[in-house]
Amino acid sequence: MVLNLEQVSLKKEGKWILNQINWKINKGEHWVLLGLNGAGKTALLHMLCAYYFPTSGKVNVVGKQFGQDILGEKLRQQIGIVSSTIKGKIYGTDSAYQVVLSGAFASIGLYEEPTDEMREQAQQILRDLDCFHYANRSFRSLSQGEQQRVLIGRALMGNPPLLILDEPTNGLDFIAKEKLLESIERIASNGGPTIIYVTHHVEEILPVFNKTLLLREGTVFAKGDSKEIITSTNLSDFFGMKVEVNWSEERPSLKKVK
Ligand SMILES: Nc1ncnc2c1ncn2[C@@H]1O[C@H](COP(=O)(O)OP(=O)(O)OP(=O)(O)O)[C@@H](O)[C@H]1O
Repeated sequence: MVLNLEQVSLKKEGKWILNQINWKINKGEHWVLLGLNGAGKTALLHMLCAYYFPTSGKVNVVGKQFGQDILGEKLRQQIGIVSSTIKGKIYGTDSAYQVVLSGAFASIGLYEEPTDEMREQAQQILRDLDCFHYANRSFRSLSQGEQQRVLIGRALMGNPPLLILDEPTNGLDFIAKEKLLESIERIASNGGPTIIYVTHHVEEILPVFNKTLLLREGTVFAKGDSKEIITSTNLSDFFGMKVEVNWSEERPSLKKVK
């Protein structure tokens, strides 16, 4: 099991942000975590990375039970994460190659001498993600789409069993977005890590994301097979607005109806 949350609740400043969350992720599954602004997605991710501890309930991530096994740094080395918070911390003067390499230490910047093996892996990842031709350019000189690829590369160093992509297509134009989604699909279908893909865009649910969890106001509204969850009836209830879902070529699209 990659993840197991049992009756997990989280209270912050007197307010329940997450409520009685049950969520199991098995190896080989790829999940979309879908929720509107303020649903609790970020809080949930913070918890998976052991930045937050549950007020009640049990959290087990990549075989580590919170409160029992070693936590924090050690756990985070086993989770690849791409988020705007991490992006904001990267040193803009570091090259794409250095940023990817730093993932081996789960650090921002390189403070330790990478092994030859790490260097080889970083180069291979850069090739796989079509980033090799800008490997020596500074991170800050890259386009948004290129930066996201480099961050995914960084997250893949060390072969983590779990990869969390938190709204990775933010700020990307249509083409850059679709190309990034193609790469993500490749990572997911080539026996890569289990992926949790966080978004508020239904259109980004790729065929490889066979499972979806709908999070609303800190609670699980629905979860299960994406095809069964992403329906007009379910999403109309979920959004509190009448919408129509159309599945075409294994991908859903959404529109508001009267
Ligand atoms: N440390 C905190 N203290 C108090 N309230 C918090 C804290 N962190 C989050 N919240 C509140 O919990 C709710 C969920 O926030 P969260 O950032 O997890 O939502 P989200 O689903 O990630 O939203 P978005 O899509 O806008 O990023 C919000 O109402 C937020 O204001």
